[in-house]
Amino acid sequence: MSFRLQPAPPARPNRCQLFGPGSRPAIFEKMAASAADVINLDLEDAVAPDDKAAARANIIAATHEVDWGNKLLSVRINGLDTPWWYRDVVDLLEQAGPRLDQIMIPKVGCAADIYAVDALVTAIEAAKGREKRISFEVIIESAAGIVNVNEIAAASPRLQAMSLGAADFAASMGMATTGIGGTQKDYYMLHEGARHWSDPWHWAQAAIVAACRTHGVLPVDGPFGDFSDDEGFRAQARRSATLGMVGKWAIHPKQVALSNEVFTPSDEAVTEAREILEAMAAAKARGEGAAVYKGRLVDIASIRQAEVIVRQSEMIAG
Ligand SMILES: CC(C)(COP(=O)(O)OP(=O)(O)OC[C@H]1O[C@@H](n2cnc3c(N)ncnc32)[C@H](O)[C@@H]1OP(=O)(O)O)[C@@H](O)C(=O)NCCC(=O)NCCSC(=O)C[C@H](O)C(=O)O
Ligand SMILES: [Mg+2]
Repeated sequence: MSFRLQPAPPARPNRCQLFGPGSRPAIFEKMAASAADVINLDLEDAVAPDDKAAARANIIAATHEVDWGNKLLSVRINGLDTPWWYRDVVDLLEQAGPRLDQIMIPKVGCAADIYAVDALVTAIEAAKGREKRISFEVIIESAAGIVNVNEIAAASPRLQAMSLGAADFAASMGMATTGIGGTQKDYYMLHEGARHWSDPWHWAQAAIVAACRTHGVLPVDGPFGDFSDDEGFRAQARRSATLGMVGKWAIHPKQVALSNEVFTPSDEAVTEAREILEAMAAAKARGEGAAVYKGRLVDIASIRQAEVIVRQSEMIAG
């Protein structure tokens, strides 16, 4: 390890973030009753311009009236290039109940975007005597966001999570697709006449994971648009989990169970991780730094890999 230690991310489950428009209060109770770890009430792109004020009022009321249980309650504000974002922050911080946990800032392009929101939130928290410090999550969904992802991940101690927003990211990058996440039919290699599909989201996800892990932030995969395609969702989520992401958004309630399934370590994976830790403890007792487990090498790095899985499963179990 470098002399610069890697900070631990917040120790909370973040397997699924369920989204719902703030302009549709009829679904708030259903969202609260879901199995998602995080609830994202939206003021941004799922809400039409004429409905912004009503959506704000609905969300503020829901922070007082809905029983959100032990879920993390987050509200996505409008982007800093719009006329709505400051009013989102002012009204939420002045009027929302103490149940509000987090603000999601979309389309961040640089650390200064977070600095601006932090300054406003900090002033209102002090003026209003809010006891709970609001945390932030951000969406990387532009060319500037991915170029500046490292400075964004380091921008504020309030920052807890960072998501990839595949739809706006694709638009900002000029990608030739209208698909939101998942396999893109034209992104393939040709070998001896056979097509082998590749993953156009991979490099951006890897950059997000690296920035998040460097600064102790939770990396999260964003939306998968085709909610009729369960296997497509699973495949996307499994790739994200393999890369180090801790969870994924659900843009329809049926995606919650899929996301929880993928981002909860299986019993088999936890058993194997514990067995690796036992094998390494036995190797250490013999004065050795490596061992053979099921015919393959495990060493001191394997302890750290196995601990990731065990820690994740213990945190989810509570
Ligand atoms: C996608 C939806 C518009 C679908 O809604 P609906 O047509 O009502 O779906 P169903 O009829 O299949 O609903 C079945 C039951 O589930 C309830 N329901 C629907 N949606 C939700 C929800 N989000 N949470 C909880 N419950 C929900 C219905 O009321 C039905 O209940 P019942 O009648 O009792 O059986 C809708 O799901 C929706 O609005 N989803 C969220 C959309 C959203 O927030 N989008 C923003 C995030 S994605 C994004 O912004 C892109 C990103 O930024 C990027 O750039 O990549
Ligand atoms: Mg977006």
